[in-house]
Amino acid sequence: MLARGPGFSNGHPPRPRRGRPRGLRDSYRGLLQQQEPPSARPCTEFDKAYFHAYSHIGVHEEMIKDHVRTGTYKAAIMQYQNLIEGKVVLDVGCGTGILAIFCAFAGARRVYAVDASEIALQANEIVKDNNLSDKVIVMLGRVEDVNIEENVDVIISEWMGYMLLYETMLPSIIFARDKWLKPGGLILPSHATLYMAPVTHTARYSESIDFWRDVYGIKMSAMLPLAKQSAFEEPCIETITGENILTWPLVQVMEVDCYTIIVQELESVTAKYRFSSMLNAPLHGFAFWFDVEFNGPAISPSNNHLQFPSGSLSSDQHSQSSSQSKKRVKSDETIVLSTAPEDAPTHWQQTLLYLYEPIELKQDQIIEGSVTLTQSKENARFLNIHLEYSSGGRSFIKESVMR
Ligand SMILES: C[S@@+](CC[C@H](N)C(=O)[O-])C[C@H]1O[C@@H](n2cnc3c(N)ncnc32)[C@H](O)[C@@H]1O
Repeated sequence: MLARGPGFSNGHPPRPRRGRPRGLRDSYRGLLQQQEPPSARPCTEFDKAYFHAYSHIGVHEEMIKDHVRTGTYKAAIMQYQNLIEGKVVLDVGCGTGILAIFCAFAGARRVYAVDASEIALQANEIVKDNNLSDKVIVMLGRVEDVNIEENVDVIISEWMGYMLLYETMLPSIIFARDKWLKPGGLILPSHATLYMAPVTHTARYSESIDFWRDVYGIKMSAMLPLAKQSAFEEPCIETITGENILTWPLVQVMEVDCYTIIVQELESVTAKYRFSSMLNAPLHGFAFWFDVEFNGPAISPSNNHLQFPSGSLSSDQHSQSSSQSKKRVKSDETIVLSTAPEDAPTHWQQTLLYLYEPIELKQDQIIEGSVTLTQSKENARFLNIHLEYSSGGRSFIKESVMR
């Protein structure tokens, strides 16, 4: 079970459909024309608790020991060594400093390693112990609040939470991009996709629910409502396999282009889905997972010039960049960090939303509905999940909060 730190009720720190709604793009144009500096959300008591959770060793140990995660970042840094060597890098949320140090090893001239958690104190010691103090500058503070004296060529960050958006760290990367990234700069990772699939998982359901039907020969079905609530009210972080998936292809709930995304796009994300079951099997819930890609800034095919990240574009350039990012084709060289059930396991595992009552599906039966993810008003680090699903003429809604 993943524990990225204490301080939250489940013991973990709180870790648009394709294309951008027209209204948002228009309002962003307005922002670009005004050339206003990005504004930061105030630091709340919840944020302080969140940063405090990251001062504990356990969460960093778990992340660093996740070789899929850490090894993929290291490989991506080496792949882009030509864009890092001699350049200035900003590591947003440096933790122990591991990614900042990889960048220094790759030849960065200077790395600003920023973290609002007191883990930055250890990062500073680690930098000294590795004789990198002349290159890596550790800063204790929110990236929204620290003062970096120069613009940067590269932003690197490990910001992904469960279900991609949990923890709400991506707005801090957007802030840093708009404030400090030079035109044509590199963002690692550059793209992310959140996926969704219907799952069948009889063993898991039985373990939590059917157990109560016969306990040492005693009928305890009266416990069932409590058992369902306790087991399935909140999203579960678990590992499933490809065999649990009821249908392929998957639905892409959301695609993120870190070069162009704006904060407003993250406030509420809705995706509609329509699956056809491949099997006769009970539908127990839905699984979510993500992957991130490490792509360089897009090359414009017309003039072979680097395209600028959104924070530094004129409105025309920006719309050109957005449409091209939609046509992005994954090359064989693209490094991908995947948290999919069929890939090597990571500490993110998969996020499962179980239904209180399974639905018996026949092969080819349609399951359709929508999922909406919104930042919680109670605590911006939490994620509200509104799930609608219909099958066989019956419709349901499930509301849950990832705390
Ligand atoms: C998932 S950890 C990654 C740590 C490290 N980069 C690594 O890969 O091992 C995210 C870190 O970002 C920090 N963080 C989150 N939001 C931040 C912000 N706005 N400003 C500074 N640090 C932040 C957290 O305190 C935490 O240490």
